[in-house]
Amino acid sequence: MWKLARFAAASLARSRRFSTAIPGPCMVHKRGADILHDPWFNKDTGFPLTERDRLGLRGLLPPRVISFEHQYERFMNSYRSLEKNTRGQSDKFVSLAKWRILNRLHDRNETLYYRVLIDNIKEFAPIIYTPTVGLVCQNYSGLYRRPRGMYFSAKDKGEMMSMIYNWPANQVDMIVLTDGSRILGLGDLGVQGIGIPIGKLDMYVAAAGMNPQRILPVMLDVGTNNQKLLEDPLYLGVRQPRLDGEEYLAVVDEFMEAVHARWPKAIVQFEDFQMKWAFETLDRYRKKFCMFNDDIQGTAGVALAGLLGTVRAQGRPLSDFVNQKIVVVGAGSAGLGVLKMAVEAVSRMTGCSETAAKSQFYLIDKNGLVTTERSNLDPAAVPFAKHQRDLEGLAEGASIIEVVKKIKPHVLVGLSGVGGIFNEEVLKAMRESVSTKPAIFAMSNPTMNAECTAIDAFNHAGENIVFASGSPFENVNLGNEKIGHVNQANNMYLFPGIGLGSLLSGARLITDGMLQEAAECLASYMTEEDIHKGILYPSIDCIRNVTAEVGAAVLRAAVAEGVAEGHGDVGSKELKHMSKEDTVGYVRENMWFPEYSPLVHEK
Ligand SMILES: NC(=O)C1=CN([C@@H]2O[C@H](COP(=O)(O)OP(=O)(O)OC[C@H]3O[C@@H](n4cnc5c(N)ncnc54)[C@H](O)[C@@H]3O)[C@@H](O)[C@H]2O)C=CC1
Ligand SMILES: CC(=O)C(=O)O
Ligand SMILES: [Mg+2]
Repeated sequence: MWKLARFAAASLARSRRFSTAIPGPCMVHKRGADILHDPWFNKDTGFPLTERDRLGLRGLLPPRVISFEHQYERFMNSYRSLEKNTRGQSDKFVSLAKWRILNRLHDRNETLYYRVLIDNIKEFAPIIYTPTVGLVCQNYSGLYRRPRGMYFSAKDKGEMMSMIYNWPANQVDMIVLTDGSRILGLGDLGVQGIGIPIGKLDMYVAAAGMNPQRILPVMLDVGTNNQKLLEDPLYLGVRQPRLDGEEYLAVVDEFMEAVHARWPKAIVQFEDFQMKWAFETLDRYRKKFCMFNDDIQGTAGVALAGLLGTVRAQGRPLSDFVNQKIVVVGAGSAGLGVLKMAVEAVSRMTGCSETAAKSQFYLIDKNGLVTTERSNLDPAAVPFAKHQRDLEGLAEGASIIEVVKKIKPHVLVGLSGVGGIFNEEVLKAMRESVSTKPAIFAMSNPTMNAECTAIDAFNHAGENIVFASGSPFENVNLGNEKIGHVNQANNMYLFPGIGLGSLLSGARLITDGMLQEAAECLASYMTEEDIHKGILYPSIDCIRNVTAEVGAAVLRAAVAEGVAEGHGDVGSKELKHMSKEDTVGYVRENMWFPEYSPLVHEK
């Protein structure tokens, strides 16, 4: 039975940076040097002498025992020295050097790695996640030293059911899966895309307290259409063009069946699949497995929370969302996911049909404004194509600048993957917006693919805008002690809570209702005071709190929708009887926190 008192005590201990409470023991099936080479159990010089005796480590380490606090300090000192020593070098060089030092710690001592990550999440997220993770993926074959996660390739057809048992952990809760076909805005990076599931799962541990022993990054290597990679002698993936059609689906089907056979309750997050497979696989598996597509569904929730925030920032009631004119640039998995969720929200608010709710939205892709005149339109974009009668004089294929000048939108959202397309002319045109506080969301990643920079947005579109980007930018100094706030509109605010809430509810499936509750929870997180300053999302420093709230909202929605089957000792009936506060407490209590546990050897 879940106990509030236990949670309160645990959270109090955690609020102190280094708790004195002794964590429960951890069973280990290894001895001696094998433990030192296993980053999960390794404590480096931190093994107490009694443990060194018990585990056959005596003599394998320098004699002095160093405390966790000192190990932590030592790492941070090395990190600060690296910062000092690389001053003046190119951004790329510095970012990769920082990633390397963190990655080496990750490979050596996971407890210390996750502790420094959690404590310094604002500083380290841009290294283990966007933007540096993009650079890492681009250079992955050269950077590769040790394997992490699992690789299933086109050549493993028929073998996956047995391969899945090669993974050493008995239990897996969370899998992030990619086929490397659309890595951030960087295109097809083949097997090198594995950096994304690794980075996303690091965020799961840091933000959601997922147990790192129970996570699994997976690469489905079905080939690549990136000619440069195919010709690169260092390239580590299968050197063949991507599988397509039924052949492709057969590989994904086999993988999903294998996962389900070994870990029936594992949640699978699909990440950075090219659009056609993103939609197809979501449709194919969402009624059968506990899975979601982060780029379609996670992004949509974060964007919707931001869009609702911009209504509040204008000093208008939320119900005014139904009158906001919104232009979305990018008709891919992310842009269409955002439109779908936003249209559903308008339809819910007004009680009108989704067809009527679409009138305020405009969709632009690489061929310009998307209208019903377009031939060969992707089926997923068809519902958002503008009818002739609603075009207000705009033509099929109208450019971004033509649309912005004509529509004068409240919000301009970029999910195109094209750096700089919100150019000076487009940003200046946003000054004519019908909104008192126009919003510009340059959501594409990594930084060089953002539709505009924060500085350009404030310089050209005016100081009263609300600005958000997918990768972090510094706040902008507007002079006269005024600050242009930069928000990070990134699905990292939701996917950890979606995963954790689904896990702790024991959800069979991830429903639209669960995703909607996640978005609404994030939308209501900010105070009016912050929102009026243009701050739409919480600081990443409090990401664990955000995730606890979002996770609880997802859990409660899973219960309400009848898909919660319970988790561990907590059955669905107990979940049902938890109050809102109890649910948040239950979620918090189940967040893993890195500290050294006494190791007990078991044969
Ligand atoms: N901030 C966040 O949380 C997230 C950001 N993204 C970013 O969104 C971007 C797009 O992702 P997906 O939709 O999955 O990609 P996608 O490849 O499925 O779609 C890209 C879309 O942009 C359009 N496009 C390309 N060039 C254009 C141009 N010059 N003008 C207008 N439209 C153009 C394409 O026609 C296509 O519709 C990526 O950079 C990705 O990193 C994706 C998910 C989450
Ligand atoms: C953030 C993310 O999921 C993307 O850029 O694809
Ligand atoms: Mg993604």
